[in-house]
Amino acid sequence: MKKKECTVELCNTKRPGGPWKTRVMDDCRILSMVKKKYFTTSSQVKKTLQEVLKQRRPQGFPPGPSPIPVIGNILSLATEPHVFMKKQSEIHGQIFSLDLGGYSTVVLNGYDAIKECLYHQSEVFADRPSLPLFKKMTKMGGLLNAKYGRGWIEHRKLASNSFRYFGSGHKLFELKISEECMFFVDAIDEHKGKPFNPKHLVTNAVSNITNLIIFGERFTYDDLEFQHMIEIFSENVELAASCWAFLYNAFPCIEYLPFGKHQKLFCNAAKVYDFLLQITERFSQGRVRHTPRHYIDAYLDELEQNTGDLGTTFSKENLIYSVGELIIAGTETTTNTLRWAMLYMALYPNIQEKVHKEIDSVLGNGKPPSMEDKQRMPYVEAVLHEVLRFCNIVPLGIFRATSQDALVSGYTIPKGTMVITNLYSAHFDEKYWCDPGTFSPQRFLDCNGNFVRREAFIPFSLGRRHCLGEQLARMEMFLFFTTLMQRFHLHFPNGKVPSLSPKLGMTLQPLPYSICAVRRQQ
Ligand code: HEM
Repeated sequence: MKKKECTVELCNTKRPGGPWKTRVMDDCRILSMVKKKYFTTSSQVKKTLQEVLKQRRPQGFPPGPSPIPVIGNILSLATEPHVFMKKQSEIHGQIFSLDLGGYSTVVLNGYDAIKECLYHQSEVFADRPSLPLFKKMTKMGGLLNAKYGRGWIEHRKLASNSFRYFGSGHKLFELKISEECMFFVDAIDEHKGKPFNPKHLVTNAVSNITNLIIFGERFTYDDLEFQHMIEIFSENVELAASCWAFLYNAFPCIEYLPFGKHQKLFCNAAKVYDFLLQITERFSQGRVRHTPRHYIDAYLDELEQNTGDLGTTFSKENLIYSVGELIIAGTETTTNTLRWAMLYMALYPNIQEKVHKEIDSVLGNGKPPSMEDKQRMPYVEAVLHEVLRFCNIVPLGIFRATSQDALVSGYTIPKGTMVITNLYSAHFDEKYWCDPGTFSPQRFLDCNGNFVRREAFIPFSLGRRHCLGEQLARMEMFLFFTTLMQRFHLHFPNGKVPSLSPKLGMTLQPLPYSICAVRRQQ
């Protein structure tokens, strides 16, 4: 008998006075249907039933689009998953679910739903999912991927203290960023107004700020080894959101397939790990106990102080994982924001002109910008905020999980469920933004030109696991962008506008583009 594909009938029925709920046919009916129609042997039936049952939504779970047997909704995420999810929320509601190859996943859409979960039930939504990919990459240790518990608390506290102590908590650190800004604009000047792709320069300059905190030193722009590490690490940020990554999570046995993008991901990760191990050892040389020079020293102090404590999560391995996470989280995001900002300045010369006017009026005779000037530059602030809103650097945040059973808007979400926060949907939420599809810095200004905060602006996410580097990122973006715009006029070569479509991954970055940076007369 010829086998046919087996499909599960999932019906959405509207409950009186309540939200959409999913009714799943009971197991016996599925069993007899599968048996009668498709299969002859009982082992085949059992296997299929297991797969079918794996795709069942738990009782009281939010509804969502029907999954394909076995792979669920994975294929729907192949192109612009954040846009797909926003569209699905218009059908199934702000809180809906997807089946990612057997992982029942809840997707939060719109500012209200995200705030309800991440802010009002901060602790409940503070975990990370135990996905095979994360387990393989960092064994759920480090900081960014750490499970919610002692490991996360210890690493987050140490990183926050180090950021304050070696970074944004110091006036001296601001001077170091300004110094890097000068290296950056001087390197741009070398192109003498001719077209160039700013990606590598921006990446090097931005990563150097995190490097100062982690290693106490910057790397020169011609350090090819460091550049290569960042390049393959950044490639992994892209690959981690590919269908291959989702397939690996659903079927970890594909690890043994000799092809597939997940192989590239593993290979890159191994190279990055080796490199970080090597430089971490190099930068820990000459360490004096209790006199930390940077994050690595501070970590090693903690590690030593906790020897003997069997429950401690400080370890040499977690040091490498956390160093890698801080480098990539700090580099990929701020770099992409600045690359989008440059692109939009060249795209909208009228906005660029206003930026130039404000910078000139506040900084007068070419004085380098400082954080004190920020308050007097509402237009620059509005532009950077609009870039973050419109370009959605981390469109789906970093996947969360429930740390305990949750009850939200009448739905029951069991402990350990993967949760995706569609930050893009909050930034394009019509309830909070007028004409969200238009790039308009004006929306962050009142009628007197003063900067106004917008509640639904959440590029750094919300709650307990919100971005650790927000303050540092804001400082970097302001100083790099203002220094750059103070010195240059940006335009596209021959006025040819590049594609505005993003390159997809965990972060959204512009496709490679060329730009001319012409020195301004001041
Ligand atoms: C424009 C720049 C940035 C954006 C848009 C951004 C955005 C985000 C987002 C959306 C998250 C996920 C939070 C969640 O789980 O809901 C996150 C987490 C994180 N970010 Fe950032 N980020 C930026 C810059 C930085 C910088 C400069 C650093 C540090 C050098 C950093 C370090 C981290 C870390 C360590 C986490 C994980 C926090 C945790 O799990 O407790 N980020 N960021």
